[in-house]
Amino acid sequence: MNPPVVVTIAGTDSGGAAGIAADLTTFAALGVHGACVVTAVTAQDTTGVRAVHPVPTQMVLAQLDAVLDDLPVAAIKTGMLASPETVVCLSTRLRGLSGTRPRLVVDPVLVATSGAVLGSAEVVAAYREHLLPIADVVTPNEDEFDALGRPDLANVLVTRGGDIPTTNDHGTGCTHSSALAAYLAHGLDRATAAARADAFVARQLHLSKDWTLGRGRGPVAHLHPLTPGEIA
Ligand SMILES: Nc1ncnc2c1ncn2[C@@H]1O[C@H](COP(=O)(O)OP(=O)(O)OP(=O)(O)O)[C@@H](O)[C@H]1O
Ligand SMILES: Cc1ncc(CO)c(N)n1
Repeated sequence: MNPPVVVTIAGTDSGGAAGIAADLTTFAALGVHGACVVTAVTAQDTTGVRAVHPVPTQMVLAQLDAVLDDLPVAAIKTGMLASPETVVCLSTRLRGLSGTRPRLVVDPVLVATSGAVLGSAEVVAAYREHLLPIADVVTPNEDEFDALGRPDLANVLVTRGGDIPTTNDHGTGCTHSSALAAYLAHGLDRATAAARADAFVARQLHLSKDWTLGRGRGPVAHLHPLTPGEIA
């Protein structure tokens, strides 16, 4: 039987903790096929973001079209979108999809765990006007919720850390929103998918809590796949 297909539209993290690396490994762990649309390349490690190189919007759309024209996409997750043009054009493309629309999880990556600002005021405005209204679930952390102007929308699920004592939490937001998209692609309803995503992130944080990788906030563990019986 085919696995569900989930696409991440996000940036790379050279340190392998957040962004595309977190998304694809989470998809693999949760039994969905992951496709990826790269929006930006970041030079980043556990201590912070050194440089961001956005991918031109036309190239972002070309990647997305290649995936959507060929694969039966069940869910899409967006992460770092890097430019207001990308947010607007992506929203227009997704709004125009015919047939059964993939479930859409929007993780509005605006502030990294290190505190680095990953989205400008123009990006924030584009999210508010174009992308938030078409999302099934939006997963800002507290800082991003503030940056977005604390929108009073039913699809907004504010994420708030948790009680596992660890400094190895770089990539938790990406892992959480990817797990949510994977569970929605498996057919779970939003509340169940959100609860399973919380449990999955907690499991991964337990696995990495004693790691000493890097000089800053270390990576949350990736992979350690769940068995089919554990997934859904
Ligand atoms: N210390 C923790 N213990 C348990 N669960 C946690 C912890 N930290 C994060 N989580 C889980 O991960 C989810 C996302 O966490 P958080 O809101 O801190 O991400 P974030 O700030 O967007 O992360 P990042 O910017 O590193 O990607 C939370 O909703 C929660 O389920
Ligand atoms: C590429 C990328 N996406 C998302 C985050 C948020 O943690 C990050 N630090 N880097």
